[in-house]
Amino acid sequence: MAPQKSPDNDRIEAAKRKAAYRAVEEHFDSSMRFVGIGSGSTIVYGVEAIKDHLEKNPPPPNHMNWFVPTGWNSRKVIEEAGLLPIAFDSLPRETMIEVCFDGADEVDEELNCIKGGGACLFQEKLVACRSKKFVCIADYRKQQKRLLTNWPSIPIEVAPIAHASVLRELKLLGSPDAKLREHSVAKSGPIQTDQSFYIIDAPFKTLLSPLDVKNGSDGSGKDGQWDVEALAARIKMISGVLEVGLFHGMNGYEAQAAGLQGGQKPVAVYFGMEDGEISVSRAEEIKK
Ligand SMILES: O=C[C@H](O)[C@H](O)[C@H](O)COP(=O)(O)O
Repeated sequence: MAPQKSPDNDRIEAAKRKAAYRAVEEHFDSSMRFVGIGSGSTIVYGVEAIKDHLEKNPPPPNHMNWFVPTGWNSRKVIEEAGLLPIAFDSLPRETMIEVCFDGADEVDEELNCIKGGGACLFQEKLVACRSKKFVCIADYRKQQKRLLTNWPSIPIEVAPIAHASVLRELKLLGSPDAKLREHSVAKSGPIQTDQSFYIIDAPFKTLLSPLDVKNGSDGSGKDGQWDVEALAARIKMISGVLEVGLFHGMNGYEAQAAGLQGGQKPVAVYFGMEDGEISVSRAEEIKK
């Protein structure tokens, strides 16, 4: 018997697709040269929407649109859509990516994100930080007031040799149940990232936001209560950690206003909602 589709699943996929088309309509145009493409199931609709846009609005003569992948999976999606990939390390040195589109596992009210549920986070952060703006596409399950509300843990990319010591340090930071992510078939061992690193999933108490801290809450990790920024910085300090799946700090607008390049946080998140509507959370644009 053919596999049955659940109505819930259909609703989620429809929500992702609708959000992707709106995000692309508002942030992509055919004259762009370099566009970043994230990883996961949602970005597939982003690439579909870009392709559709390019078919309806062809680029100027002799103009090439290049798409920067964030890993093997993302490159495959770009190629299968007939778009042109360019490796991150082949970008001209002074060039910024005009926009990057990517998904997220959870997004809080201040647009901090958890990413890495699909084992991609390092290259996604590289691309986000080289982009003038990161535009996030998600469905209603990802929209939460605080991180670690619905999504259970923070993905952390680690050097294989260091995984046991990272697990020990995470325990000291308040995550006794952090686990190395393994394939569902146990004999296949740990999942490896595009960098041939491992992923640790570390559960913590629901995180405080930077605004909570500004308003006086203590997110320093005492009693295991962390805020996004303090925890991300602390985990990044552990030897053997390549990157943390917390996207926080500045967004592209803020980074450029400060004379820097891109930022980790999205400038806008497009959530496809259960009722078919789209909810958009936007960061304030900073006028020069
Ligand atoms: O590791 C994967 C990436 O960070 C994805 O962007 C994230 O997990 C969201 O994936 P999906 O669109 O499949 O929910």
